[in-house]
Amino acid sequence: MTTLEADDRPAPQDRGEEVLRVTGLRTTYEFRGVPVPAVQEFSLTVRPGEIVGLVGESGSGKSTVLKSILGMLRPPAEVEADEIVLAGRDLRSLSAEEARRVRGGEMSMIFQDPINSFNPSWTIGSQFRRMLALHRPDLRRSEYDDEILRLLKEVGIDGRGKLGSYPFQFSQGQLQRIMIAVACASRDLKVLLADEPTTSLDVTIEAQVLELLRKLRAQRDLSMVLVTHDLSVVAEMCDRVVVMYAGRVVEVADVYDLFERPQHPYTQQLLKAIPGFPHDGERLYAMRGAVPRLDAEIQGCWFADRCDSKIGDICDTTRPELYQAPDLGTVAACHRVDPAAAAAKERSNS
Ligand SMILES: Nc1ncnc2c1ncn2[C@@H]1O[C@H](COP(=O)(O)OP(=O)(O)OP(=O)(O)O)[C@@H](O)[C@H]1O
Repeated sequence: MTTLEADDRPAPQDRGEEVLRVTGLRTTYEFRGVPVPAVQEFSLTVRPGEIVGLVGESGSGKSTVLKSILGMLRPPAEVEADEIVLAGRDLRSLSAEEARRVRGGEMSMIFQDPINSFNPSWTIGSQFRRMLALHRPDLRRSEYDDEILRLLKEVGIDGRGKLGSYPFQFSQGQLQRIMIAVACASRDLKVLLADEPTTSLDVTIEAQVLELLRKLRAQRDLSMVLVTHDLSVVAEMCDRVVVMYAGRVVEVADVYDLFERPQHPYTQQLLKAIPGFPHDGERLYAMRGAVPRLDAEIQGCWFADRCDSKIGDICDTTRPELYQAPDLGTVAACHRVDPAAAAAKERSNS
C-alpha cells in the first residue's frame, strides 16, 4: 500500500513565491521530416523548497519538458514558450554564454543512467574540476580537490584516493551519488531537475538516493522537478504533482489530493494500476487502449478513447481546459470537472 508521510517543514505552498515558472511550453521534434508535437500548452510553477512530481506513461513528454526548460534541445527540435522564468529572469532572453552559466549553476539536471552522464575516458576528479571551473568562481584551483571531497562527503562518499578513478570503477549507486554531487556543486543552485533518478537502482540503493535528495532539499532549500513513473516515489517525495498525457498537462494537484481525490479519469486509472492501491487483493488494473499519436488531429479530449467516465459528445468534440475542481486546489483537464459542462449534462438528463 502506498503511504503518505507528513513532512515537518513548512508547506512550500504556504511560502508564496515561485522560483521557477514555465508557461505555454511547446516542444516539437522532427521525425522523418515530419514535425511531432511532443509537448503542448505545458505550464508549471515551482516554489522554493518544493518538490513537484511529473508523472505519466512512457512517451507522455516528461523528459522533453525537463530538457526544454534547461535549454538542452537543439534543432531540428524546436522549443517555444510564453515564459521560462527562473528566480525572476526569463531564460529565453539570455545570451548563449549566460544560458550556459545557468545550466549547472542555478539549475542542474540528473539522469536515470549515471554512467552515460560521465565521460568514460575522464577521471571523476577531472570531470568535477571542470564543473568547479565553470560554476565556482569563489574557489582557487588549489582548493578544488578539497571542495570535491567535501561535496562527495555530503552525498555519503569518501572520495579520498578516488579522484583519479574512472566512472566504470564505481558502482551504479555510487555514480548516482557522484552525479548528484556534481549537479549540486554550484552554490547558486536553486532548482534540480531529476529525470527518473532512481529507476536504474535496486530498492535499497533507491531508498538511500531518495533520502539523499530529501536531505539536500532540506539543507539547501532546493526545489526539484522529479520525473518518475513510480507513484510510490511520488507519494514519498513530492509536494505537488503534474500528471501528463500525450504531451499535455491533465491534472495538477497537491500530492495528498492526488491520491485521495484524483479528478482526471486518466489519473484515476493510473492509481488503479498501482499494485495494492487502493484495495489489496484485487487483480491489477490494466488501462485499455493506447496513447494517441502525437501528430493526430483530435478535436475533443485526448483521453476520450480510453476514458471510462465520458459525459457525452462534448468529450469527443471540445478540448477541455484545465478547470478548477470544487473545494480543492486541483486543476484538471476534464469536462466532468467543468461546472458549466456538468450542469448542461444534468439539464439534458432531466
Ligand atoms: N530526439 C527525439 N526525436 C524525435 N522524437 C523524440 C525525441 N525524443 C523524444 N521523442 C518523442 O517525444 C515523445 C515524448 O518523449 P519523452 O522522452 O519526453 O517522454 P517521457 O514521458 O519522458 O517517456 P519515458 O518515460 O519513456 O522516458 C515520445 O513520443 C518520443 O518518442
